[in-house]
Formats: sequence, structure tokens, C-alpha cells
Amino acid sequence: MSQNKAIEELLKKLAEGAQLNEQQQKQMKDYKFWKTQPVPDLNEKITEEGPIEQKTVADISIQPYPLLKEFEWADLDLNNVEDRDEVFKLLYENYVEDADSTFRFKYSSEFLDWALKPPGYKKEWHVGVRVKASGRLIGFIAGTPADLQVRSKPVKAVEINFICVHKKLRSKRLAPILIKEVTRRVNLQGIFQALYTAGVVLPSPVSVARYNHRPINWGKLHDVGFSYLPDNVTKTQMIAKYTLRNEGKLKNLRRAELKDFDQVFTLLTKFQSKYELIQDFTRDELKHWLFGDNTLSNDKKVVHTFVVEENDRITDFFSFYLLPFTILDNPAHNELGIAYLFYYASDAEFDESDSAKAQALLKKRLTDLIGEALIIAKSLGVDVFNCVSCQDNNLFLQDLKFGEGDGILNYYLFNYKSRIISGGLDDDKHVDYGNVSKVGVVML
Ligand SMILES: CCCCCCCCCCCCCC(=O)SCCNC(=O)CCNC(=O)[C@H](O)C(C)(C)COP(=O)(O)OP(=O)(O)OC[C@H]1O[C@@H](n2cnc3c(N)ncnc32)[C@H](O)[C@@H]1OP(=O)(O)O
Repeated sequence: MSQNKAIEELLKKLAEGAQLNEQQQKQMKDYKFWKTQPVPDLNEKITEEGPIEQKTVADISIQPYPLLKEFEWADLDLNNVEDRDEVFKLLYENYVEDADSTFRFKYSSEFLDWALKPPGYKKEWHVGVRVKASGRLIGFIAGTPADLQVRSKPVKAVEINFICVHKKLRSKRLAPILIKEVTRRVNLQGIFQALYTAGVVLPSPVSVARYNHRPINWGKLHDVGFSYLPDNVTKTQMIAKYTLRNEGKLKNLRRAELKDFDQVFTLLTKFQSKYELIQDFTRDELKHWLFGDNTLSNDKKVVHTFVVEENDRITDFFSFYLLPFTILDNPAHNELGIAYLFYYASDAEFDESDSAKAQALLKKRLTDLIGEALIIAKSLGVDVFNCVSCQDNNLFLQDLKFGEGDGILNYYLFNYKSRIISGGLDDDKHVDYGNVSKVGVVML
């Protein structure tokens, strides 16, 4: 039995909505909405890469999509406390929840600020649907600016995330309307491509990855019903297996400061050039994603970034973000600390021309680096550390005792055809520990 059954379930649901089995068996003709959209057919053999349909801003309606008369559109202003609280409440109560309603994602204002307000964000891309009579928010979808490079080709794009329809209004075709409306609003800004991820199978993934979990506080994960005790093992053995040192041992590792930014930007750009799907960050964007709100104290920060500096040179960096669960109805614990690996880069492989040797160097370095990330995460109260099988993660997963999860994450490009890009899985969709992915972008 898997170590983190309940985490699995939540992550799976986070990505998929509630319809995986039904959806998985669907054929193209059954996708009533998606078959009308500019996305590749399921199993389409892609020979030529690029946009599917060519449009200009002049082709786009300036009128919002019509809604049933009970509902109205709302641009949500996340700088406004009331709007932000409404988004928080909608996501908290409806986004993803386990079967017993025991755990809920704890989206703090700090998290929403970071996730939804990168440089160049537009409040009209924070699209809400309200009930006209009560003003209650019942639907949401968010677009954020994110230019991409797909196999080195620049693609002007947005990322779409946090689609959510109130539980009581599910299966009423509101999601397609939210998607069409955010598409229209993004198109009006001259952007016709998007990147999004989901656990649910839609036409058609450009890449497929899997979640991996590294228990940090196994005892607590077990106490709250997250981790199950495998047969023939004692609790003490499980706790011992996952126990980490309290102090790291990597020399010259420290929290990143703004003065490091230029070097971090250069290092990441070089490191990521090997991937086939990356976000093409502006300097301001990367500063936002890695440094977040630098005025926050360390215990309030959402994103945590660390560098290794030797003789004034940044040789490596890593980052992770925190998105805890609230635990309901548990006498002993009210929160579960969860970290997600974010961007990292290392110069370990740069000077080695033999690719096998370069990979061995990188494997060693990343194992050291992410091993430190686990120890730091522990000191920040994290109980489990998650990552997907993308970037070069497959190199360190086994050595650092990450367990393969049940949750699959599909990556999609809207209005863009691309041949499949490896998400680090083998043909059976299990982590391919001998090979690394070609996906460099990390989605929240
Ligand atoms: C250029 C700019 C382009 C911008 C747009 C780019 C595209 C962005 C696309 C969005 C990327 C979002 C990325 C994330 O945020 S992934 C996170 C998804 N959110 C959740 O899991 C939260 C909990 N679930 C819900 O709130 C609802 O179940 C949602 C809102 C997911 C569906 O609501 P509901 O359950 O009430 O269903 P319906 O009757 O209204 O609609 C049914 C139709 O919707 C298709 N469906 C179901 N789930 C998803 C899904 N996750 N992505 C895309 N499509 C999805 C489904 O196949 C069917 O179409 P078809 O099978 O008939 O064809």
C-alpha cells in the first residue's frame, strides 16, 4: 500500500477534478466542449509544430460570453481584501477536498498574492462568476502571463490555473464557459496560446508526469491518517527510515538575497536551455517567482530560495513553495505542512562534455542540494515534500526516499501543436529513474 494514500488522493483530485475514470475512457467525439477547441485530437500524430488556428485581436468579440440570467461576470481585484477573501473561500470550500472532508488546502493571502499576481498580471484575467441575486462567487478561473519556449521556439502565452466551480453547481457546463471567457479576455490582449495542467485526461497532453512524495514527519502523517503503516514494518522503523538530520552539511549554502538575482537568472537560463518546455521568464517575473514578497518574514514566506555561493560565484540554487493543508476535526493537529519543489539550477554539469559523466555529476549535486532542501523544509514545519517527475528530478528521487505517487499530471498547450515532450515517465507511466524529463516548467 502506498505511503501517502490520502495525499495521493488529494493530489490526484487536485489535478483531475472528480471525473477521472469516466474521463479516461472518453474518445474525442465525447469531449463535447474540447472537440470544439483548438487542441490536438487524442492520439493525433503531430508532424508539424506550431499554432493550430491563426487569429488576430480584430476577430475577437468585445462582448463577454452570455451567462444564464441568474449569474453575472466579475473581475476579481485581488488587491481588494473582500475579493481576495471570496476567492479564498471559494477555493477553500470547493477546490479540492478528500472524501471525509478532513483536509483542505490552506490558501493564505500571501499565497494568492504570489500565485496570481506576477508582474504584468491583469485583474480581468481573474475571472469570477457570481450569483446575481446574492453576489456570491460560484466560479473562478485565473490566467497569468507566462511566455514559453517550446523546443526553443518562443511562444507568447498565459498559464491557466485554479478553475473552480462551486460544488453545488457541478456538471452544469459552467467550466467550458469560464474557459471560453478567459480565452476571449486573453485573446483581446493579442495572446492566443496557453499552458495548463490537469490530472484529468483531455485532448491532448503534450507531456505526462507523476507526483512523488517524501515523508518528512512520518509520525504525524500517520497520526492524521495520511500515511499507512505497511505490513511487516513497525512505526518506529518507518519513523527511523524518514528521519532527517536537523542541520545540513552543504558548505556555502544560504538563503538567497536580492543581490544574488543576476547570477541566479543567468544560471537558470543556462541550466534550462536543455529542456523542451520552459517558461521564458523576464527578469521581473523570475524575481517575483523566486523571491516572492521579500518584505515577509521567513515564517510567512510562501517561496523559499537558497543559493550555494563559492568565492562570490553562485554555483547552484533551489527553491520550494509552501501550501499547507488545514486539518479539520483532529484533536492533536490543525495543520499539515506541505512543500513543493520549485525551480533549481546547478553548474555541476556545465563543463563536462561526456553526457553520461555530466549526468552523474548533476545527480550527485542535485541529491546533495535537494537533500538540504528537505532539511530546511523540516525546520519550517513541513511534514511532506512533493515534486513531479519533471526537470531532472528523477536523478535524486530514489536516493532521497521519495515514493512514487498515484497522481498523474498532464500538461496541455492550448492552440499549439507539439510533439510529445518527456515528463520523466516510462511507457507504463511510472517514473523512469534512468532518464530525465524534458519539461522544465513548474506549474503551481
Ligand atoms: C489563449 C488563452 C487560452 C486560455 C484557456 C486555455 C484552456 C484552459 C483550460 C482549463 C485549465 C484548468 C487547469 C486547472 O485549473 S486544473 C484544476 C481543476 N480544478 C479542480 O479540480 C477543482 C474542483 N473541480 C471543479 O471545480 C470542477 O469539477 C471543474 C471546474 C474542474 C469542472 O467543472 P464541472 O465538473 O462542473 O464540469 P462542467 O459541466 O462545468 O464542464 C465539463 C467540461 O469541462 C471539462 N473539464 C473538466 N475538468 C477540467 C479541467 N480541470 N480542465 C479543463 N477542462 C475540464 C470536461 O472534460 C467537460 O468538457 P468535455 O469533456 O465535454 O469536452
